Amino acid sequence: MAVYTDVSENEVTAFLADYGLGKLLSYKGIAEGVENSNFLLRAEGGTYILTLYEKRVDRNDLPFFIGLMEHLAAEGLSCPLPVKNSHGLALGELAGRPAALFTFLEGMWTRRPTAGQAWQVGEALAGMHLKGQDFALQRPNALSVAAWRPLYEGCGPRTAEVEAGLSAEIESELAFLEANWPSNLPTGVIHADLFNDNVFFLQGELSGLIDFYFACNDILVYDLAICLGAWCFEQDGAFNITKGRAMLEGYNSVRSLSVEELEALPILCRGASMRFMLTRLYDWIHIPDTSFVTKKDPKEYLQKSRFHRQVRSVADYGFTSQLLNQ
Ligand SMILES: Nc1ncnc2c1ncn2[C@@H]1O[C@H](COP(=O)(O)OP(=O)(O)O)[C@@H](O)[C@H]1O
Ligand SMILES: N[C@@H](CCOP(=O)(O)O)C(=O)O
Repeated sequence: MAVYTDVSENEVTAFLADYGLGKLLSYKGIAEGVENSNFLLRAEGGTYILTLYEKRVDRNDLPFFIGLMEHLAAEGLSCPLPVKNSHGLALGELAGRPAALFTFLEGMWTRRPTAGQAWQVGEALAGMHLKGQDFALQRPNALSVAAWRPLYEGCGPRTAEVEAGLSAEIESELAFLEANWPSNLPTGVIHADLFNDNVFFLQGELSGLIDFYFACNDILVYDLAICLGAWCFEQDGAFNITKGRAMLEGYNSVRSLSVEELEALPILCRGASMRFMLTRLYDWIHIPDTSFVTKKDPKEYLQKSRFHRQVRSVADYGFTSQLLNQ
């Protein structure tokens, strides 16, 4: 669950007084999410999400995240809009934490997406990339290739507890990724964590994107690689080529993929697998079992990494050459 900080009714009432949204009617902790404390807040003026930023989010990054959501919403992307208080500020303080109020997004996330939903995710991701083009602030990706080795070293000898031989496998893959990571592909603002729990659907139609707290500037198709990993594998670990094709087509329908971007997809997918395997491995080792945070399985991304390592071309992701002629 993700309510790390308890807040009292008095504290929330005092915070809300600055917003001109009338009286507080109710507030309730939201169990989902892992990074921050989130509350569903009802006031006379409407229903909102109250977020308290916890220690894993760097305060210096908050203007980027909040500014990005304001920018994307103004460009027409369906995402939470930060609400400004009577001083014109979206960021305040509550219970000693930076805190902000966001518009409530209708919809639900799906555990078992269809190919049609994978298409919509590709389409929405490309839309976000185009809408992010004019965003003025910059935030380098703190979890890109240069960060992986230190993260791995921080896991230490307990890595072997996850699987025998895992350290050698990671070291060999890291060496490959560090030596071959592309440096000439188009960059821009990426979401960097567009997993199933961060995309809402209403009656099968994508209704919005949430959780921009890993957003940063990086290779645009790296974001697509993250989504192929998060959306196109089945529960048994098999890659679903129909969903892969749908996602690539959905993306390409909004932002045309170049030959260079398509050719780079296999290594970008390997990199995305390494990134999520390592952050999960780090948490697996460092977060105590007694903690109420649900730890995610690093092995899921080890299996995905192994799949991507035997991919020979983008055809294995469902790519067809017609994509280039659209
Ligand atoms: N604007 C929003 N509208 C509706 N629900 C939201 C909104 N923002 C967050 N939530 C709910 O809160 C949960 C956790 O939010 P998320 O941003 O993913 O947290 P974290 O950053 O801690 O992972 C989401 O799964 C969703 O249920
Ligand atoms: N998507 C990451 C973990 C981050 O979780 P979120 O709740 O902030 O989306 C993973 O699956 O490892």
